[in-house]
Amino acid sequence: MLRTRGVDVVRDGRYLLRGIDLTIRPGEHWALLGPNGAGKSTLLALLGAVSHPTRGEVDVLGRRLGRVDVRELRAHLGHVDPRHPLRSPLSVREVVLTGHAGTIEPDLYRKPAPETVDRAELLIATLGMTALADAPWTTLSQGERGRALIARALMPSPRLLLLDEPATGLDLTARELLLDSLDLLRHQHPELASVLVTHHLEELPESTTHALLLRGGERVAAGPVERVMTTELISETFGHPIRITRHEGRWTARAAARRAPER
Ligand SMILES: Nc1ncnc2c1ncn2[C@@H]1O[C@H](COP(=O)(O)OP(=O)(O)OP(=O)(O)O)[C@@H](O)[C@H]1O
Repeated sequence: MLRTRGVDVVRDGRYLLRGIDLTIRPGEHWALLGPNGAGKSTLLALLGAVSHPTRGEVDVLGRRLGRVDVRELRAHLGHVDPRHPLRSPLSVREVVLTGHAGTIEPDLYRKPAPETVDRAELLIATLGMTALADAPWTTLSQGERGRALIARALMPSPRLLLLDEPATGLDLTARELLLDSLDLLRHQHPELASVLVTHHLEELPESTTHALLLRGGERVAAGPVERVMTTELISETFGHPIRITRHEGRWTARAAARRAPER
């Protein structure tokens, strides 16, 4: 699905990413973790064919960036950006339908085909949004928008779903609904691969299979969660002693207890 080899991104003489090697296969669900400024969004922009590396190779769905029409490639990717720049008062259904052509605004001159509308309804239901299908976007809560944007990103049946901090700003219930929807989606589409960026381990769905830890633009570790989501590696990534626990498939992170001062 995705392969990067020796990827550097340099802007204004500064390395934002350095020597990144990563391979993502169908059915894998990656967490991209790291502190502020680690390079997570920079890497996600490469994986989503939104920008190019300064050096190294990026293959997205088997196509080498720099040699393909990125607009054509993007049509096969589902990209969920919580800063979706919608300005007009569309309904949830209309927003989800714009995912078919990957535009922000609907095509006023072309009515969507009945099967496209059916698919939108199905995805709206999968994300638990049927009761709000006619609600105007402007009145939705952030959590409802998040779920609608995932439905939108799934319209073109992407093989790869990229999620940039989808749970940021959500209250507890909204976050749990979102994570449940992601678990369900991954269960229903076993070939789908995904990459989810977050700072918070509590925001990782149970179905997460792999993690890439980034610090200062460099890879601290990458691989299956059992090997990578450890107290030691997460502490190294965030530059602070953090204790990781996993309970019923979900993770929590706490600063390691300070030692009582010796008397
Ligand atoms: N176009 C650019 N030119 C120069 N520096 C940039 C550019 N874009 C991002 N940066 C810098 O690159 C670093 C990595 O940014 P990036 O947004 O990828 O980090 P991040 O891990 O997503 O951070 P956050 O968790 O804060 O969202 C930051 O220090 C940022 O200021």
